[in-house]
Amino acid sequence: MSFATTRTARWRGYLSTAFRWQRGRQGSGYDKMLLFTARWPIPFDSYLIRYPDGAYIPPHTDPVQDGRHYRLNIILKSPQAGGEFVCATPIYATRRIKLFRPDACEHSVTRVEGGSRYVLSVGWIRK
Ligand SMILES: O=C(O)CCC(=O)C(=O)O
Ligand SMILES: [Fe+2]
Repeated sequence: MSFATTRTARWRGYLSTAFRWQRGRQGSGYDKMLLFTARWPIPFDSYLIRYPDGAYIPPHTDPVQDGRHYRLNIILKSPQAGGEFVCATPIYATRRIKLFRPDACEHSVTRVEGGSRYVLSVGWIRK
C-alpha cells in the first residue's frame, strides 16, 4: 500500500472504532472506548474504560513492539468495593492516579463489587 492509502486505511479504522464501546481484550467483563490516538510526535493512545459490576482484569502485561510503554490511569469513579488496581512497582500511585509501566510490571484489577468503575487511561511509548 502507498503512504496515502495506509494513512486513509488508518483513519477509516480510527473512525470505525473511536468513541464506541468495545469489549475488553481479556474477556473479563470490561469495555473500552478509544478516544484519541496518534503515532507522532510520540505514539500515544487514550481510552475510557468501564467496569460494570463483576468485571475484573486478570494479571497481564501490555507489551509493545519497540520502546518502553508508560500509562497514566486516572480513576474517575470507584465501585463500592473491589476494583482495585494491583501493580507491585508503580512509578507513582495514589488512590485515584496510577502511573506505571504496563509492559514491565504485571498488573490486574480485582473484581468490581457494587456499582461500576471508570478509568481514563492515557498511554505512550518512548523509543
Ligand atoms: O483499569 C485499570 O486500572 C488498569 C487497566 C489496564 O490493564 C491498563 O491500563 O493497562
Ligand atoms: Fe493492562
